[in-house]
Amino acid sequence: MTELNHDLPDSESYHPAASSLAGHVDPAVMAELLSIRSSIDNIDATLVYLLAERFKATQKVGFLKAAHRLPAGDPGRETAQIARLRRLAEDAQLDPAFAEKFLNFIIGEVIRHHEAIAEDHHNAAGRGPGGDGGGPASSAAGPTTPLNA
Ligand SMILES: C=C(O[C@@H]1C=C(C(=O)O)C=C[C@H]1O)C(=O)O
Repeated sequence: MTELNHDLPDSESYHPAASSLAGHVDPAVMAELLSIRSSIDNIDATLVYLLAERFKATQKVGFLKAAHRLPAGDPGRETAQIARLRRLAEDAQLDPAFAEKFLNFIIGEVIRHHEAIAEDHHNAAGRGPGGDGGGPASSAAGPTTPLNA
């Protein structure tokens, strides 16, 4: 039998009207605030799903890179992405410096994931039957990466 922890908040115990302002603000102002916050809640939920999809895609890239011993980061790609996002941000009246910081934050996390995937992959390859042992035989097919890291 699984015990539920009723102390932890989850999506079912979310209170959209939770606020430190409750009781301190004119009810009409509070109603308007809550109405705008319901849009913010929808946007935040969308961001979570979008980020989850992005990390699913970058995880696939991580497996591909690990399998072919490619480096985790790709600075050339990142430079192009940042320039593009800065332009998009300007068009959307979003601060381009914020867009760049946000993308760099996400990419930093992705690179950490890729390094962890590569480490797992290479450790697994060095163990058991079929593992390449990481030795010279593994490069018999020739270099597959600029770094062969
Ligand atoms: C996802 C990749 O790996 C890294 C992460 C990137 C990203 O999160 O967009 C972009 C380039 C790489 O530094 C990739 O190479 O495409």
